[in-house]
Amino acid sequence: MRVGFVGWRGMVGSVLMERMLAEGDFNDIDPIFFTTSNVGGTGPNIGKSTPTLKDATDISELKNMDAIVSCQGGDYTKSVFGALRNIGWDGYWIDAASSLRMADDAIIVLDPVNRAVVDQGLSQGIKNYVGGNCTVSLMLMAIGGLFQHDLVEWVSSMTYQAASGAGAQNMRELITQMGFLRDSVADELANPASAILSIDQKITDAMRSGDFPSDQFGHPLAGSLLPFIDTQLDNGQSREEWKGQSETNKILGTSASPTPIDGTCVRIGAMRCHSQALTIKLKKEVPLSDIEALLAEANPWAKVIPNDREATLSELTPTKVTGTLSVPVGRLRKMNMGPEYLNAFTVGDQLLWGAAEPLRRMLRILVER
Ligand SMILES: NC(=O)C1=CN([C@@H]2O[C@H](COP(=O)(O)OP(=O)(O)OC[C@H]3O[C@@H](n4cnc5c(N)ncnc54)[C@H](OP(=O)(O)O)[C@@H]3O)[C@@H](O)[C@H]2O)C=CC1
Ligand SMILES: N[C@@H](CC(=O)OP(=O)(O)O)C(=O)O
Repeated sequence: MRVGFVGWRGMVGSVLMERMLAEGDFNDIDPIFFTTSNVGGTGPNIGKSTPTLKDATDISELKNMDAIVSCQGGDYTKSVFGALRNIGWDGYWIDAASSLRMADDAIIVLDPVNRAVVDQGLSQGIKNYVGGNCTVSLMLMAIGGLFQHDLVEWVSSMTYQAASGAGAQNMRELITQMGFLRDSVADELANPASAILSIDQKITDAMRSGDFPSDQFGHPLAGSLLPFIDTQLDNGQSREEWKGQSETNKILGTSASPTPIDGTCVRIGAMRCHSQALTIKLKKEVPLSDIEALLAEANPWAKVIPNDREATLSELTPTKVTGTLSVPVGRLRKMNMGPEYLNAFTVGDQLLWGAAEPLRRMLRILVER
């Protein structure tokens, strides 16, 4: 199988390469690497020789692929995908970008949750497979067991999203902002007798000053938070919030009678793990021990964390989860509103299950067919 990779050196693409190497995926395919900036250059080190980099905009090269995996972004997809299909290219298109997600001829892939939907798409001859929004995929990896058992009436998801979701430059800017803040009170921090309120005032002045490094986010994130992610829609939601219901139901194959999902999406100063506080209205009363069991059984990566202070603070944080495929879900308890209202909190690496891993697994599914 000739597989073309576009966007392999970006942040999502690099995580995909790491995971494919770790799983030995390159052994079973004939990989061809493309570029938008370095035609004729050398591809990534994958332990076997590959041709020099090909032009990612050259349709005559792309059309020779049996499958193309793109982590290059939505603009690239928009510029190339239609042109390729228009000349009759019939290969599989696997994409990290959101542009094709809601198209009728595209499946959103998250096989531990929707393998049946993926298999149905394959048997119907669908050729376009797109990774879901990171927040949506991570929420479904965590509480897929509740949907699987048809227990969910609605979900409200309040998110705490990492800088990585906004891109590599934003991650760098977050750290630069943190450093700027620290440097602005270095003398006071060195002096244990300095007054905390004067430190606080200096920090506030630094965040509000025109010098504060905020070209990427447009606003201070370090020491603050940003309660709007992506563009504004007419109904008052952000596009990120809109994706919660629309993508979840498409992934589950329930778009015809969708489960309501809504909440507020917030950017916080974490590096690459998204967290979510979930309020879940169950269709019926279910004992907490049963809920814990079906969440843990739903897939090998969902990990139930006991609702205990120490366990929560050591296991259910971005610091613990970052760089791993584990999707812990904890703070599980019935809420004051009634026994059908379930509280939950989950954390997941948004570059792994949130972006690269569903694509890697989709390619595997194709290879193993
Ligand atoms: N970031 C995220 O959390 C998520 C992103 N996505 C999707 O994936 C797309 C890609 O995202 P992301 O990986 O963050 O984007 P990046 O900006 O990291 O990479 C995109 C491309 O930029 C080019 N590039 C230019 N300069 C550099 C550099 N210094 N280092 C690496 N690459 C560089 C590369 O193309 P070339 O080699 O051709 O020059 C690369 O493939 C997004 O647009 C989005 O559609 C999906 C889910 C989550
Ligand atoms: N919007 C997400 C990241 C992302 O790339 O989402 P999508 O794949 O739906 O465009 C975030 O900021 O955290």
